[in-house]
Amino acid sequence: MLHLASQSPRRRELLARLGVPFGVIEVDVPEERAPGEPPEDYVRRVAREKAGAGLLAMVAVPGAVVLGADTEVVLDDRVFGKPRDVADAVEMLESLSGRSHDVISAVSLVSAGREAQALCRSRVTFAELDAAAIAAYVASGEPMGRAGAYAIQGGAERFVARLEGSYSGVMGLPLHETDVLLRQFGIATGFPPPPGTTKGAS
Ligand SMILES: Cc1cn([C@H]2C[C@H](O)[C@@H](COP(=O)(O)OP(=O)(O)OP(=O)(O)O)O2)c(=O)[nH]c1=O
Repeated sequence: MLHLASQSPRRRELLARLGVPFGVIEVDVPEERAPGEPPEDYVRRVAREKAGAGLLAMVAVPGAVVLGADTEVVLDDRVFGKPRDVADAVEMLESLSGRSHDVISAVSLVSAGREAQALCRSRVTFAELDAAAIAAYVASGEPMGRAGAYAIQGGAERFVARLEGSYSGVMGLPLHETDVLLRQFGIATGFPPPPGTTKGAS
């Protein structure tokens, strides 16, 4: 049985789109970048740690497979995780305004004796944002709890002038890469029926 080690409602929603049954484990892994740690190494490490913490919680469950993921926004050599407060969110959005940044997401799948990981890097270009747009967006509350202080799937979609890469990867769980990983572990994915329809209905 697959378990998602995540507190993120986005990851729950994204994984459900792969049409695979899963349980959810809430893990709390500290997200602190070590001095000089390259952004990609950091994202990979945190995803692995989340999956590992989930597997530890599932130690009594035979055959458990645990998925952990991490997403960070990288601008030059700065790594933007979730903003600490409103001022931090404003500062992140000011930095991202009118520029291109990378969004790195790592997905780790672990079971007893087996571990695999996929990495997804996307390039996002923001339009120029004026102070009023930033203030209004931050006041909406959406930036909090989100890497880089924005949600591509929410109010920030109007800020995105260009995206090269994976929309689901930017949102927090790259679905193509996750699908491939799950299949490697023998977990069959599918297509959930659209809401309001019954399975098998034409
Ligand atoms: C860039 C971006 C990030 N995000 C979110 C996805 C993640 O929830 C969050 C990045 O923080 P993460 O530390 O990757 O995840 P999390 O702490 O929310 O959840 P958990 O560790 O329990 O799995 O930012 C969006 O929702 N939309 C976006 O466009």
